Amino acid sequence: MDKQIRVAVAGAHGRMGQEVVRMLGQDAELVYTGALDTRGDDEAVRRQLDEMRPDVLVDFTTPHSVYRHLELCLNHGIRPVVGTTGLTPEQLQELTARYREAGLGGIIAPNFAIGAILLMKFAAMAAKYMPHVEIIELHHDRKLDAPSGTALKTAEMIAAVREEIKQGHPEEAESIPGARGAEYHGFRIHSVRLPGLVAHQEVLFGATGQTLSIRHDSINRESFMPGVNMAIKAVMNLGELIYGLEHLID
Ligand SMILES: NC(=O)C1=CN([C@@H]2O[C@H](COP(=O)(O)OP(=O)(O)OC[C@H]3O[C@@H](n4cnc5c(N)ncnc54)[C@H](OP(=O)(O)O)[C@@H]3O)[C@@H](O)[C@H]2O)C=CC1
Ligand SMILES: O=C(O)C1=N[C@H](C(=O)O)C[C@H](O)C1
Repeated sequence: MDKQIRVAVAGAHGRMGQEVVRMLGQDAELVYTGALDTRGDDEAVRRQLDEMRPDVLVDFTTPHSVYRHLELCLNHGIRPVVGTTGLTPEQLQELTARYREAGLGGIIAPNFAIGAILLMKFAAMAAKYMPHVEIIELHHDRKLDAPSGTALKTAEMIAAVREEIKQGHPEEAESIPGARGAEYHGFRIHSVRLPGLVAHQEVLFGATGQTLSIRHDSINRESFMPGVNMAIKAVMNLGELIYGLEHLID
């Protein structure tokens, strides 16, 4: 076997982190070096990294800590595999430039489930022909960010190919603010939060006399693990930071 890949996990005790640690234990090519917690001072963080010497940091934490973790990776030459959502487009752009300059590989993917990647691609295909579209994303009620990272990425991919029109009646009015959801480049994104849900998304298209619905459901968090595993191995051979698992699949 080639050299094993040493992997630290930030957020190792969270819902996703626990699943990642389990997955690492099942792959002989990967070594779990331990949990990284950056809530201490800089010296405590440096000590953890010195002990673990990770090649890769998998991050499933919070929108508040992920930017710092990506800077930490850059400063220590560690390749990030980030699932945490909530980075702004400006942060993504800035980090991408800095990683490119450093020649360091990494991936930020708002969704690691292959079915969700396919949903995004199918939605972008359909939006070219059916520009009237709404996105409904549905998640568990412990989720911090809205809309979901997946919905935002889907919206970006749709907006890149869709004729920019403002949907709905030109005189429509909300009697309760927010009733029509969030507006993104003329179309709407709706976020549902309920206990019992995991991660789900439906993209609805409408045209004269017809509708098209494309839906993906993650019914458990194991659904994300083949994508995380693939990303850990792929970043070892990348020289830049990429945004979206689709770039590894094509
Ligand atoms: N890309 C993808 O495919 C997926 C992405 N996600 C995203 O992943 C993120 C995590 O989701 P989920 O696992 O459900 O969330 P959880 O709240 O279950 O887990 C987050 C974990 O991060 C820990 N944490 C917070 N701050 C730090 C820090 N500075 N250093 C180390 N650990 C920290 C928390 O610790 P404590 O509990 O002690 O506060 C917690 O254990 C979210 O942004 C979510 O949107 C989720 C699923 C799939
Ligand atoms: O918080 C979650 O659970 C999820 N977050 C990601 C997102 O914001 O899109 C991915 C998946 O939907 C689960």
